[in-house]
Amino acid sequence: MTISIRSVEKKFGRYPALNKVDLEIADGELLALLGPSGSGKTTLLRTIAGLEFPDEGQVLFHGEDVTYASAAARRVGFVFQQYALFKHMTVAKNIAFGLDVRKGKDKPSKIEIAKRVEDLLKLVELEGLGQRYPSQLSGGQRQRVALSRALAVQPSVLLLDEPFGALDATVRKSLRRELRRVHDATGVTTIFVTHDQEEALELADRVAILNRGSIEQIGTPDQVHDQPASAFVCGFVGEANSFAGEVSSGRFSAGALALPASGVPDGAATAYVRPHDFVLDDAGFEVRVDRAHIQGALTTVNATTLDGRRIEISASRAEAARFQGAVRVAARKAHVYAA
Ligand SMILES: Nc1ncnc2c1ncn2[C@@H]1O[C@H](COP(=O)(O)OP(=O)(O)OP(=O)(O)O)[C@@H](O)[C@H]1O
Repeated sequence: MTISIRSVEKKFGRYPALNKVDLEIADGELLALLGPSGSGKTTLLRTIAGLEFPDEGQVLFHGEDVTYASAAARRVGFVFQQYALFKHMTVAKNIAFGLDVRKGKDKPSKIEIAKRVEDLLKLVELEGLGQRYPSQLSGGQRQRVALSRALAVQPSVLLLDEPFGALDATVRKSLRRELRRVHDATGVTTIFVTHDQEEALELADRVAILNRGSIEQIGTPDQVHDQPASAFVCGFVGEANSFAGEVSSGRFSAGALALPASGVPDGAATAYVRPHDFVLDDAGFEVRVDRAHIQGALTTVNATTLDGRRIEISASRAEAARFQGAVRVAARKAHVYAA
């Protein structure tokens, strides 16, 4: 199912929650809507679902205008952060719910429903747990049931709103991979909301970054991380050291830090340097190493420039051993934006 969002605007009172949003989602794509709290992610997801209707603009499913169609007519599957399972129903009944409530010839036979439930339990690796009640499951297992229930009706599109938000970090990670696997197995167009950049970058084919009701950039995880389209995206996606300084004739400077900044107009500007883009370089500027600590395979080095700016550098363990006392570093890559 392809989805087109065209110039969608939505206000709550006078507050614009969505500002002329345009978005094309390809059939079978897994798209993340990423942004800070209040940026409009949930409103956009609910507009795609048919749970919210725009003031202006259009929503098309496979070229057909569904802007004012109900959620049921759009056949969307929805998974919320809070497990919205029916407590008094078994896992199997929960999963079967959307099929059980169908009427007449649309309703599959009991045998077909049971088969579908079994297949879905297998898909989310919960085989054998169909007769349990939600209270007898862990949080992660409940979200897998919620995912199966959303998939049971063979939705045209699967929408997830912070589906792993209430879970601890380890369970979140494993469920992320699970969602990717389930997506690849079913091929259903999937859109999920998150404010966790690591989650978006790991899981999605493309990431749309929202800020104050507008999409600042949409691209693959590599694109939004390596070629951020704005200062906001650069600061929001991935770690970055920021330096307030000046651009003059295509050169940025902030204290001892000097960088090429072609195309950036003269005047106040901000430069962003990723921690792994600072490297030891005799031609660079001097910093004093304050502290180094291990983070997995990498070491994070905290250092201070001679004019008192604190910077963070990320290096391999072997490289990090050379960060002792006073060293010279240079930025091998930077992003500079007019302030
Ligand atoms: N029903 C509503 N009535 C009034 N204002 C609303 C309503 N729903 C959302 N808003 C406002 O619209 C803006 C966008 O909200 P939205 O929930 O879409 O953001 P979000 O990016 O999903 O945030 P979060 O990550 O905190 O859930 C916010 O300022 C919010 O307060």
